[in-house]
Amino acid sequence: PRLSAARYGKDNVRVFKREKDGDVETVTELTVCCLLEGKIEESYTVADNSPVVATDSIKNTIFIKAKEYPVNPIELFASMLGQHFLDKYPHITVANVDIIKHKWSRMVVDGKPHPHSFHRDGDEKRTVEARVTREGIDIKSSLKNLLVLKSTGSMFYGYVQDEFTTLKETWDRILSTDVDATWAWKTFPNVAAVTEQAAAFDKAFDDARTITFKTFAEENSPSVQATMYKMCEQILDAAPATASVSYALPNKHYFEVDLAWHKGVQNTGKDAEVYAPQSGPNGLIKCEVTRD
Ligand SMILES: O=c1[nH]c(=O)c2nn[nH]c2[nH]1
Repeated sequence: PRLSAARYGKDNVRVFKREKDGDVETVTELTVCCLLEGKIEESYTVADNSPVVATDSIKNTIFIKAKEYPVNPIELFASMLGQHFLDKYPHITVANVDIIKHKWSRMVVDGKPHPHSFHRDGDEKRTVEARVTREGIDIKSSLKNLLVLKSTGSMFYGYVQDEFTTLKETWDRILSTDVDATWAWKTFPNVAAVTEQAAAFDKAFDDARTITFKTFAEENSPSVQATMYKMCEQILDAAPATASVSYALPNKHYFEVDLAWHKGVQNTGKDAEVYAPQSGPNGLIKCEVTRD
């Protein structure tokens, strides 16, 4: 047998950075995973640890670089952090840096943004996966865990009808999903190129979130498939430095409940008001749209 793939490092490194601009403070909370690749096979195959940068040292480095470097946008921090390992250790050829940014929104007190108080208004995450190599930097940015629901404006009809089909066609259903949207950037030649694009990362995240909300809300959706494709097209247009956009949307079903058994109560179709939210099974619809 031979070692066909290897990467190692530290996962779940929780880092918090507090930055002061006069009286106004900003906070950033991250969870970082940093995995290294390179000439490390001897540490696996012949128990030679000489090529191993200890995962504890990787963790230490993450804290030092969070102090030295800007932590926002996370795409730039991930790139600079990854590049450090390539610059410092000639035998390391790839740094995979994945970062989750947790949401701290500035509190509004008496109608005014508070200088140093924040609240966690939702589970949605902004994430980045950066693969820093000696040939270039590939970055994927994501918006994840954004739970949305619309109480109408969603349809599903015209699908295969055969001996396996029981689903009733509908022109008016509840649609709920947990948005997982990812946009892959065109390869950056180096950190300097990422730095040049720094403003594009926040803009892309804000645009992706706005496009997702607006399309989800306004389109009378013929299916999850059709709606997510429209989102992808618009994000590609909004972020020219991206190469592709992907969505993965669970269809979190809310089933109508037939209550006619009780005194003929009408609660289906146009009379539906009480629904049964389903934990599972759920649809899962995925797509990738690439700039041609
Ligand atoms: O939007 C939908 N897409 C599908 O493919 C599907 N299948 N069942 N319900 C569905 N809803």
